Amino acid sequence: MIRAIVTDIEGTTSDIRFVHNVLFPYARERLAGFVTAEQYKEPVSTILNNLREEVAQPEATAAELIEVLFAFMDEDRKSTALKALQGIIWRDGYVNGDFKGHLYPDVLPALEKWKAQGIDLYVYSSGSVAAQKLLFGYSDEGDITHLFSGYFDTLVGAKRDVQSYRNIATQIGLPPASILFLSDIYQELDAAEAAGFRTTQLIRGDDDAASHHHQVNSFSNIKPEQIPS
Ligand SMILES: CSCCC(=O)C(=O)COP(=O)(O)O
Ligand SMILES: [Mg+2]
Repeated sequence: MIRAIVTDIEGTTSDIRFVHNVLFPYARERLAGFVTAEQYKEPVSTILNNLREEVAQPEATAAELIEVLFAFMDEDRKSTALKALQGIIWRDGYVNGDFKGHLYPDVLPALEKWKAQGIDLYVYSSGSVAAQKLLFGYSDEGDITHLFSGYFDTLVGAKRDVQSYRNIATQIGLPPASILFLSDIYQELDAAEAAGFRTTQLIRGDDDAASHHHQVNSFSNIKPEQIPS
């Protein structure tokens, strides 16, 4: 029996184009100015020290780190430091009403239904937990954060790493076989499956022929009560 559902965001609950065409450019335009102005203040000072550690450049200046961050953005590197900075910058965009967190229309009804069935809902994204709460707190459908029992980001590990899912199961406190992971990326689903999770792949565009996971094109086609554990 499925007792918890963990969902990815980009390409799963939300359009990849919202992340890549709205969120990422918003942070990119502001990142250099923000880091320069905030480099000696918390939390940016600690984030920059974490980044120095991540790139093994303990003496790197803020200007050098900004170059690193631009390279990371170019390659969509899921760096914890970059994700933390993006999350802080996005707050202004949400609060000022520059954009709302995109949700596919099938997402909220399904989340509400599953919650009413007694299934606990969680989020796992490379975006920081703060960024996840913003997206769901300022979503197209209003603040839906009350539906979620917890959030996971790269602090539990990378999304293609099996150990990340073991960590999530431990933190949720349920056997992996009772947890369903939803994602659009089959490599993430492979890792979750290797940890013992049940998996379903969201196909919001073209089919994914390389995947062996159960595929659906809408949250309305996911029936957790029909998944045997
Ligand atoms: C919290 S929304 C922004 C998501 C993000 O920054 C990102 O890199 C998407 O990563 P995901 O693991 O959700 O594919
Ligand atoms: Mg995704």
